[in-house]
Amino acid sequence: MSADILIVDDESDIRELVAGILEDEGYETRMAANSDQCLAEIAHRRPSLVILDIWLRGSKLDGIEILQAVKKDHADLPILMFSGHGNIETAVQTIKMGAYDFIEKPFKAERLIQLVDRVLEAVRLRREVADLKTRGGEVMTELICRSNVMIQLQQSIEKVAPTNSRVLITGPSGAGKEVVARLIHNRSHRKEGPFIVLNAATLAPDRLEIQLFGVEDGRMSSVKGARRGLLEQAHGGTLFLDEIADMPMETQGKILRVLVDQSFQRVGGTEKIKVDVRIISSSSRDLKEEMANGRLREDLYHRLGVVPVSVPSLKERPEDIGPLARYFVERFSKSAGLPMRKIGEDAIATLQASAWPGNVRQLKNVIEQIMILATGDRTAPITANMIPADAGSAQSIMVGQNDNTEIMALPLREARERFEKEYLEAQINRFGGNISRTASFVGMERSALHRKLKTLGVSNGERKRSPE
Ligand SMILES: Nc1ncnc2c1ncn2[C@@H]1O[C@H](COP(=O)(O)OP(=O)(O)OP(=O)(O)O)[C@@H](O)[C@H]1O
Repeated sequence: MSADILIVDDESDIRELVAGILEDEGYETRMAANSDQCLAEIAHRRPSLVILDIWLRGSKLDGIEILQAVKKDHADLPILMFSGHGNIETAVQTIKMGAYDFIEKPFKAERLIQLVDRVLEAVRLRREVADLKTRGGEVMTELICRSNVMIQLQQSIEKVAPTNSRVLITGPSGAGKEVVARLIHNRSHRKEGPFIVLNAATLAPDRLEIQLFGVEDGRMSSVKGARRGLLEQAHGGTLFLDEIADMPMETQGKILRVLVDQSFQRVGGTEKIKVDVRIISSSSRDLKEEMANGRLREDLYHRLGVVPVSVPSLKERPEDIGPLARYFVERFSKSAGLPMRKIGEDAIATLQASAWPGNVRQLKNVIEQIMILATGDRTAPITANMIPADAGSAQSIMVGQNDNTEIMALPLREARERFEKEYLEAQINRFGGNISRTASFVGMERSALHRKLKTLGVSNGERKRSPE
């Protein structure tokens, strides 16, 4: 998907000329002759870049005022200013006000192209850095794996990535569904565009719709100004809908409408906004069961799951534990500035003997703990005796053993909830009520663990708390 550039100039010749040059370079363009048209175009759909003339005859706002207005709502939207001979100083001022750069009229086509390429490259790099920061410096270019099932999955990713088809990824929590979604995006034609994640399980229904569709100015007392939703932010890229079965039915219906005609309305809005977004979704639930119980719309399931992909639990692919453990040791050493160390075969055999209910995420956390807690020679290989006896085990399975028959009598959803409750209570007790340490061990974000405990009805009062 090519970048979408909004050209704002009162002279139609200039608008046409700039659009022609940029379209020849493969960019998409839109045009506006004055401030009203410019702001309406941006509100309709945020462009990748705005090229804005300083002087605009017959316009309510001039270029500088438009720059100020746009920067208020879209601080990171790149803007290139056009300036005439007489107003270079003003153009320089606009950079201080947030414009990326300016180009003087008359301009050469090469200079325009060079500048536009440079701005868009800078935006892409900025996005990559932000992405890296949120992902702790991790860039996935391929799946770390050795098992046949994952090698086949990797091959499916290669095939499906360039097709633009929707993909529905299922598999247990922590198995790598988001990693698969990112890989599909990174190997698609949209890789220069954004990869945006929405986790339905973590948001209240009303927040979810505002997050997804955005909100019109003044329509919600708690939200000031119009806000772009994630669908708009993902324009030209991929939107990853995590835990789709956890979305309210009403939101599911709205998403279905977006899938049918790729357009939607902001919360409180009437205008139809069109976007070009690839949707990849995921769930760790049994979706057939969710549909049977009326918690997932069947029509949505079929629309989202054009290509179904399943990521198996780590227990089903113990061959991957070795390469994954080596990868995490290496990555942790690098990010912590520690000397590179190896992990012995005996240690890997020990790790392979565990059940890993938290899957790859849990393995990653255990490796980090081993690396942090390791004493003695920090360059020596990690050996089996350095691995905590309960690493990767399903503690709660033991805790719940006495109730096994009772659990077996429950439907899957309740059994899972019961299991999760006992598992988390046991882990919290084990870490003396320390939520941060529990979260780190079980492989969840601290805030997500809090929410989970609330959902499961494990109140703060029930837990013995210790300072975190
Ligand atoms: N094949 C892999 N190679 C390297 N890292 C992996 C792999 N699979 C998973 N991970 C790592 O494990 C962690 C969990 O993966 P991810 O978030 O993709 O799981 P998930 O299935 O989406 O989990 P959830 O359902 O809880 O959201 C991440 O830190 C991810 O980077």
